[in-house]
Amino acid sequence: MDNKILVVEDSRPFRRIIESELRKAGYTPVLTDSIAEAEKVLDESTDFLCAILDYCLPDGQDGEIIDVCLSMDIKVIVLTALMDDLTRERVLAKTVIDYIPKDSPTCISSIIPILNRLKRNNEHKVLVVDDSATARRYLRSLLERQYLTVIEARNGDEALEVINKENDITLVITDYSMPERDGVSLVKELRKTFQPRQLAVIGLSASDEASLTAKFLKAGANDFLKKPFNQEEFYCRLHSTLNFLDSERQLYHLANQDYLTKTWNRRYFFEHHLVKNFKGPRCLALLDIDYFKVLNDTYGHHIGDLVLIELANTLQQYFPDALVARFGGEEFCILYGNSEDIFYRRLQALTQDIADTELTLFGNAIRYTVSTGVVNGDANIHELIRRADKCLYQAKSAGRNQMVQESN
Ligand SMILES: Nc1nc2c(ncn2[C@@H]2O[C@H](COP(=O)(O)OP(=O)(O)OP(=O)(O)O)[C@@H](O)[C@H]2O)c(=O)[nH]1
Repeated sequence: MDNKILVVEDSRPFRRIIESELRKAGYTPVLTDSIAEAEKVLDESTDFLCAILDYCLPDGQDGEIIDVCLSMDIKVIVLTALMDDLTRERVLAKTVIDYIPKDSPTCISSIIPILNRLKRNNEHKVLVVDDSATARRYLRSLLERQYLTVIEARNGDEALEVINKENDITLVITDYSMPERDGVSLVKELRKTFQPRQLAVIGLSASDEASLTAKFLKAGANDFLKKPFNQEEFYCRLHSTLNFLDSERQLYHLANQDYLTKTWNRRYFFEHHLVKNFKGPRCLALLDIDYFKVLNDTYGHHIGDLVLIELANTLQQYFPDALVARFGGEEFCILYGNSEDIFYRRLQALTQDIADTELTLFGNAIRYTVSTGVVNGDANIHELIRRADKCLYQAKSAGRNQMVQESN
């Protein structure tokens, strides 16, 4: 369903343009030219991300196809050459996602960002905060139409409770005036914990207070809408807020994650609170693949890359509660804030597990081993790394496939 788009359009040239634009963007169009044809397709399957529908078709000239698709719970974008206000309002009242004026062949390209947004919306969970059940219901219906998951809270205090319980909310849409904790105070409280890349906020209010927009924005909201709002404006602001959130997250990951293994990189490591603000002893290990150059030379770099990914996944499994970073090449650093004994035992088991495992990569049976230097102490991080590196060197010199722990 992720990529399938139903297209109902009787103009052959327009159908061709839609087909070409959708395919270019990675979607799979299913093309039909009438309600009758569309119904045949829908008899077989209703598994579509969305339907793009011409408003006026030979066997239904007044948007009848819209009701056919909506009755089957399919999300709808309408293409229409009729741009009068009455038609526009009638189309929007039918709970469609959007309508696109058919004023030029290029109008089709404006559909692609809407589809891309729909596809990514299942990664987002929205908390709607309003003391009015009717307002919450209306917002829920607008948001669910866009494949967003919605939960509700009746006031600012309840919203904070919900956010603390559910740790995957990415957007809060909050009213201003509520009996327990108003919207602005809620945003201020949220911004103490959540950075803009973690959580976006849109404020709403029916109040005529002129300074309310500024109050919300200064408190840290991404946007503000005056109630009652029109559906199109709401969706435009919702999309731009979610696009901003996605871009921020993407940037964050590009800056802090290793592109190949998806573990954290050096930059992230040195900014982490376990590195910067931690008081007391910490355990640190530097782990390096043995004879990795030979592995690359024998099987090729693509296999070497897969071994690095495999190792990174294994490290995450053994140390879900530690900070694991790829320091470069085939070297990883693990920083652990708890018991030295547990850390050491897990590293021993990991070393053994890697040596005992045969990987099958592109038909090749691959074995590899790792060497590790381990230290513990409350010295600064650079000192710990220097000492761990010395232990790692000893592990390599002593024959590899082993760990050397610094003697106290
Ligand atoms: N496939 C792949 N290879 C990498 C990557 N980064 C570094 N390497 C290779 O890792 C190898 C490291 O080689 P060396 O530093 O000689 O170390 P080694 O062969 O593992 O030998 P010892 O560490 O002494 O056991 C080099 O061949 C690099 O090209 C990467 O992202 N992918």
